[in-house]
Amino acid sequence: HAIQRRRYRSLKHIRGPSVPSWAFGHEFAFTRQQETGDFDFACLKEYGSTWRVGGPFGGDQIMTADPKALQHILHKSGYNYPKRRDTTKMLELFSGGPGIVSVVGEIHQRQRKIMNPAFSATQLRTFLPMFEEIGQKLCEKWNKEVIETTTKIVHVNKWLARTTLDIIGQAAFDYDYSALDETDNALSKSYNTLFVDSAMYPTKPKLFFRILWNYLPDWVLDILVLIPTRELQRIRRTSRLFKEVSGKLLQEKGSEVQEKAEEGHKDVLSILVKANAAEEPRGRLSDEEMKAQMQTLTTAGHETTASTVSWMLLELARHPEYQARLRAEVRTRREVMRARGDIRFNVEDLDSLTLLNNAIKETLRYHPIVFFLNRYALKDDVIPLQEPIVSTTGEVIDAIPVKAGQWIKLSLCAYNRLPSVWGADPNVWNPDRFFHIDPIQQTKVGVYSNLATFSGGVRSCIGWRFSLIEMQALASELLERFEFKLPTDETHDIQRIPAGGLMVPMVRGKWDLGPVIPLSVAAIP
Ligand code: HEM
Repeated sequence: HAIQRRRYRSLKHIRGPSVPSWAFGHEFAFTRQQETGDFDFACLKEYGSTWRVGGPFGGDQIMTADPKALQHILHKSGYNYPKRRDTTKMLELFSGGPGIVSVVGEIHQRQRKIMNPAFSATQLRTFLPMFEEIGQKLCEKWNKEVIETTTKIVHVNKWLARTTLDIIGQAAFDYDYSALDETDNALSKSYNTLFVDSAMYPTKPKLFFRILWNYLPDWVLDILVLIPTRELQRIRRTSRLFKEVSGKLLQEKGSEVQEKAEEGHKDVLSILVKANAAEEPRGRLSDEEMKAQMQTLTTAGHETTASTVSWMLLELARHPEYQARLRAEVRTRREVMRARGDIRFNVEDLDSLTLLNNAIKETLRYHPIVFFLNRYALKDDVIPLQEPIVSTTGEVIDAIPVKAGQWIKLSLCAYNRLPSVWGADPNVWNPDRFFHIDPIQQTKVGVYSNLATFSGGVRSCIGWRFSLIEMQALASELLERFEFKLPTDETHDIQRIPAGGLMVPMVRGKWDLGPVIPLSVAAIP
């Protein structure tokens, strides 16, 4: 490796698509993908699982989907491959302050340590009855308000986002956002179009403004983000709305939460409030940090899950035979549960639903909501490759030396389509593949079923287990009570639109509808 490091000062020997612009490199082209992953999948096919793309101002970036490279960057290197500066700043704006998703290094380590207990398997178990209850409420709403009165076409993602907003409110703060009860819920509506309004297909000047953030000192950046561009104002509006709601919440819950915190409750709000009052600096959260965590969890923790369940319902509408098998599986288990004398599924019941869990895994694999991550190397390093690539001069490369500051794009969506990991048909949605895959045999990349979807390592999704139980509870409930079909008109054609780092569903040619997945929904008698 030492020899290679000396030999390869630049990355020019790594193959990749020709660079369209000196100023932008591939940054602009990347945001312009018709569908998320188009860019990545084409490169994967052409160059193998690691390739070179252009960075701003004539720089080079590495883009990789290689299992060993991802493992090295996400797991083995700790904090040595941080998020890019424009990413952390943007995340800070979305969190309304220094929340866990945006802070770096030791501050992150402290915040994560404080919040971890709220996401333990034991703690999450206690939420299941509430997940099921809110899921049932959604079913009642569909039965009454949608199915009986209007057309049978339901924008499932919007309903699910209101459901998951109520769930995160209850689970994290014991608070009712009332999103399911109010069709017009302001917070839910604001979140629904937030990413599209602020990040979808940016113009060149807007993207340039964002890229500049990486090169400016902190104090300049802090002033720059006060410029009232339409995007930044849009983000601030949601932030303000959230602060109104959370202010009300803290006021209403005040003394009750203090008591629960002192009694050692492990729900998120008790944990946050307790840390806020802590004497010891290593276990303390400032007021600003505490509020930012509330907004972070609400932002990171509802639309992601709602979207994933919606994509799954879409795939099940595309695959009616699988939907029928899955429904039968849930019903059989329901009988076992009733025979036991229970009225609700427990965590073991949900884990035993193999077809359902395979469908969830396959949807996470095929439609990762966070489809890539922008990182950079903090130090000189050598990134190992599991799948060697061939250089421009025909040499086989199995490690890439990088210098401090090197930009790297981690293609989560391309990793999720590697034939070497997922089998010969990675571009097909086929949950049955999980009958043949053994994650134990693979290079460890992701926290769940070795998928890259929740990322991995110190910055992996803190809410993955929460999300999984929530998806299991909601999907089992919905599939037992409703049948999902594709709409017969053109609204069945869903485009996977990139909006910043997130994938958003839109009907092709009907973007005015906003982010939607319309499905024909029929109640099963
Ligand atoms: C299907 C649903 C979800 C997906 C696909 C998802 C995906 C991700 C990914 C890829 C990251 C890493 C982001 C980065 O490196 O910039 C992340 C981080 C995070 N997620 Fe999730 N997430 C989901 C659900 C949730 C839920 C339900 C919660 C909360 C209850 C949550 C809370 C967080 C937080 C707080 C972080 C930041 C963690 C840290 O930096 O330490 N997520 N998520």
